[in-house]
Amino acid sequence: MQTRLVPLTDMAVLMTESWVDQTRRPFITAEGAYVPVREGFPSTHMLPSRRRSGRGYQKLGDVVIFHGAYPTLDEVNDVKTLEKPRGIFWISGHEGVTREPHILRIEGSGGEVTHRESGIIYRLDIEQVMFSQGNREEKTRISKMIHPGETVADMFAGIGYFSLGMARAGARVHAMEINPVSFKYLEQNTTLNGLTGKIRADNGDCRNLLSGVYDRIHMGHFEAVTFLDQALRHVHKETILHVHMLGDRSDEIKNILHDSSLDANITVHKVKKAGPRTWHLVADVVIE
Ligand SMILES: C[S@@+](CC[C@H](N)C(=O)[O-])C[C@H]1O[C@@H](n2cnc3c(N)ncnc32)[C@H](O)[C@@H]1O
Repeated sequence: MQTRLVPLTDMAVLMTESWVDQTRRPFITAEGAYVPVREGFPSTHMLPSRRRSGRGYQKLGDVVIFHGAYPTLDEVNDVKTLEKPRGIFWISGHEGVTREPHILRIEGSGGEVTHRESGIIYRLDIEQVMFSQGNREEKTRISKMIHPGETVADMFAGIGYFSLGMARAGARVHAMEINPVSFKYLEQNTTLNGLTGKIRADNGDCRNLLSGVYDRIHMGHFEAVTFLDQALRHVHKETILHVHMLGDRSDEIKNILHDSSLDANITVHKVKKAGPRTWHLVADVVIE
């Protein structure tokens, strides 16, 4: 992989540069960050591409997490050689309204990690809150849509997965999160990324916290459709809603818009595979 070695302090600014290959992860070391370079742009260092034994895994800070089937001993040893992690875990799924991880420690230690992605710092306790590994491109897509100064409601903010990127892109974000543990990290991450003036964080049920009218409403929850009628009370003409869903529920969205006497233009985008024959999708709903 061709990279450029840059000081860690430059990361936040760099990640929007055209030469950065957003589809690959920077390799962080004490001497700096090896940032992946897109084809056709000059680089300073070549790094060996990660050898994968065919088994994917998630790296959060200095901890490795396996999803799906429990890993074999070879897969654990492979990851130990490659990543030298502080801890190795297995997540078999996420549960309930707050999507808490079903997590098992394979070896080493877990707890709080500091994870860097696209120039944003995320603090979280990997044993208590989720971190969706496949939303990276969707976060970039949404952040690139932001008009500086626009008002955004992030109804299921978590630890700031989308709120931080939207605020860094210039939005004024009202972030709502029901889980007090995720909310603690949402507040911490807002401060860590220097975004306290841009994010207002509220702990509670988003249906009770939505207030006024927003230019954009982000609904990052697989059951977002069931909250849509409440969100539609806080829109104006041209408000954009991003309604996440498992599989295409556009017909339900159209019915709810009709019941709210609203018209909208709907386009559906793929976010990531969420299982065999199941896609995590997002509907961009632009109020007309
Ligand atoms: C699946 S996570 C998604 C987080 C983030 N939007 C993303 O896409 O990565 C959903 C988050 O919504 C929170 N949540 C669930 N119901 C909620 C509600 N009624 N009001 C506010 N937050 C809620 C959960 O605690 C969890 O942190």
